[in-house]
This record gives sequence, C-alpha cells and structure tokens, in this order.
Amino acid sequence: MLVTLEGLDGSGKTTVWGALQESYPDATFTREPTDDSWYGEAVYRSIEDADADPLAELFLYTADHADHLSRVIEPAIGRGDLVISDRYSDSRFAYQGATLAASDRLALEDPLEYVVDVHEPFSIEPDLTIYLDVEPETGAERAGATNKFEHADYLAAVRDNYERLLERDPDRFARIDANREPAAVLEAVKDVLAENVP
Ligand SMILES: Nc1ncnc2c1ncn2[C@@H]1O[C@H](COP(=O)(O)OP(=O)(O)OP(=O)(O)O)[C@@H](O)[C@H]1O
Ligand SMILES: Cc1cn([C@H]2C[C@H](O)[C@@H](COP(=O)(O)O)O2)c(=O)[nH]c1=O
Repeated sequence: MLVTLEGLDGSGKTTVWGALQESYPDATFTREPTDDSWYGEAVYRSIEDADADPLAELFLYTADHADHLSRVIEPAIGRGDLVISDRYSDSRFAYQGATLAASDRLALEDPLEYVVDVHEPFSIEPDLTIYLDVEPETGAERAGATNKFEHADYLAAVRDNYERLLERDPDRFARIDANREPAAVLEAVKDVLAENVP
C-alpha cells in the first residue's frame, strides 16, 4: 500500500513522517525529492537557483520521481510493504503547476493538468494521501522562507492547486488541519492510518 504525505512547506510533513517511523517500524519510509541519488541532488541544485527554467525544473523533479519509482517504490510494493512517502507526485502537480502558471515559458491552458498528463503513462497513484492543510503564511513562517518556494504568495497558489486535487479525487485524500500543535496533528494522522491501513 502506498501512502503519501502532502502539504505546503512548513505544514509539518517531515515531522509527522519522522514520528510515524516508531509506529510502523516495518514500513518503507521514503521521500521526494530523494536524498540518496544524483537525480535528487540535481533537484536540490535547482531549488537553490532562483532563475531555474520552470520547464527544466519540472522535468528534473519528474526524472527524480521516475528513478524513485523504479528503485524504491515499486520494489517495496512488490515485497508487500507499506510505503510512506514524504511528498510524491501531488507535490509536482501543485508546485510545478503553480510555477508554470506564473511563467510565460509555455502558453498552457491548464498547467496543473499538463503536469498530471506528464505523469500519467508511468507513475503509480497513491492509495491514500494525507494532506496537511496549513495557512500559507503559517507554512512560510515555519519553513523560514529559506528557498524560492517558501513565500506566502507562492504557497497560496500551491494551496489552490492542492484544493483542486482534493476536489478531483476526494476518496484518495484525507485532509488534516495542520494549523494545530504538532501532537494534535500527529494524533489525527495516526487515526487516519489506523482506519485505512490493513
Ligand atoms: N504543527 C506544528 N506546529 C508548529 N510548528 C510545527 C508543526 N509541525 C512542524 N513544525 C515545525 O515547523 C518546521 C517545519 O516542519 P517540517 O519540516 O516538518 O515541515 P514540512 O512540511 O516537512 O516542510 P518542508 O516541506 O519545507 O520540508 C519545523 O521547525 C517543525 O519543528
Ligand atoms: C517533491 C517536490 C517538491 N517541491 C518543492 C517543495 C519544497 O519547497 C522543496 C523541497 O521539498 P522539501 O519537502 O522541503 O524537502 O521542493 C516541488 O516544487 N515539487 C515537487 O515535486
């Protein structure tokens, strides 16, 4: 079973993901961007480059995802593992959807749908996506505004895209109010997992 954690920068995904490792010691815990491949390294270089080409950046993230799928996710699912990923394809749909919408790089009618279509032929849809919903200002403040994505205006556009994704796929997503204190957020996530993980 593939479970993904999604949300804005500073929503608390990594905090929750770390805490869940105690509750699910046999699960495969993984993340995007990956932190153990040269594809992931290339993505982190792009994140640090304020002038990165938005289309090139989309395909760097997507290359990292393709490698992540074949190297980590598919083998783990093949073994029957529970897989819990800190960010996955919805991050691309929401973030690169917003970046492409703000750029004149491509005249796309619907950038989010374009990014979804790029993934369609090869990616695997999660069974469950836990969306940590936080106000963009709170997310930016918690994240420390250290990179080009961690700004409230941009995160507001990303949040609008997440809302679209929840609307088009309500059965896959569980929304958690992540404006609350960490213990309350973790408790709510554990409840969702207890209801959904066999
Ligand atoms: N519910 C919470 N309330 C207040 N602070 C929180 C909460 N959850 C996490 N934090 C703090 O906010 C900061 C960002 O948390 P975390 O790295 O877990 O977020 P994230 O969603 O993984 O962010 P990013 O996507 O930028 O990596 C950390 O300092 C963390 O301790
Ligand atoms: C997977 C993915 C991530 N991003 C953005 C979101 C963050 O600002 C950075 C790094 O992620 P982290 O969780 O803070 O380590 O990258 C993105 O724009 N698109 C993606 O697909």
